[in-house]
Amino acid sequence: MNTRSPQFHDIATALADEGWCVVPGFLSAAQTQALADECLALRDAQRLTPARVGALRTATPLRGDSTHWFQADAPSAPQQAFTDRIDALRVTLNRELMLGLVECESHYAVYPPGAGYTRHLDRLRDSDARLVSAVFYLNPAWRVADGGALRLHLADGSSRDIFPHAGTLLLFLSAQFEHEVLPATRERMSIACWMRQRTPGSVF
Ligand SMILES: O=C(O)CCC(=O)C(=O)O
Ligand SMILES: [Fe+2]
Repeated sequence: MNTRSPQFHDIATALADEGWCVVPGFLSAAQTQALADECLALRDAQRLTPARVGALRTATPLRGDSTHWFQADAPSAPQQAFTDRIDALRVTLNRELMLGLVECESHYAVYPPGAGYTRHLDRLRDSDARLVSAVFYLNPAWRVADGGALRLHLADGSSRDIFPHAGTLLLFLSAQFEHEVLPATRERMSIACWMRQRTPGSVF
């Protein structure tokens, strides 16, 4: 893996300048399709769990997705391809932006039609370990009319809508951007990933 690719340099620059960026074609079409196939197979095998929010881990109307965490010690081949590339990006961000990102955690997420995720920040209440949020989209032939944008709220009060096209990666600084998932007319699949920094008391 060449971590000095110009694409990764451009991503680091955009993150430093704007705090967020969109990367089309982060993986090949075949790699993206393999992840989508695996996500659907997990859904069909009922291995997705309704997402929970907060310390009490209660089911919530705030978000309507179901998730499946990647197992770092036993990745499937499609997961390994994603993990290798996101890790290479993490190493580039550490080198170019002096970030102490020590690991990534990722889960598949499936939003049924009509489901969304209300406006939120990705920082967990009890931890500031999550520094960079990355969302990778798995939906072929997505149309704007399908809805389902991630709405990113910027500091000036404006917002940007990013549609969940297969192969697109969205990156943003976890502590700085509130965002929401708007409901879609179709099932919507993604991988949500967080690059984590070492925090006091963490095991890293
Ligand atoms: O799927 C997306 O576009 C974003 C999901 C999200 O915001 C999250 O899981 O925290
Ligand atoms: Fe989020």
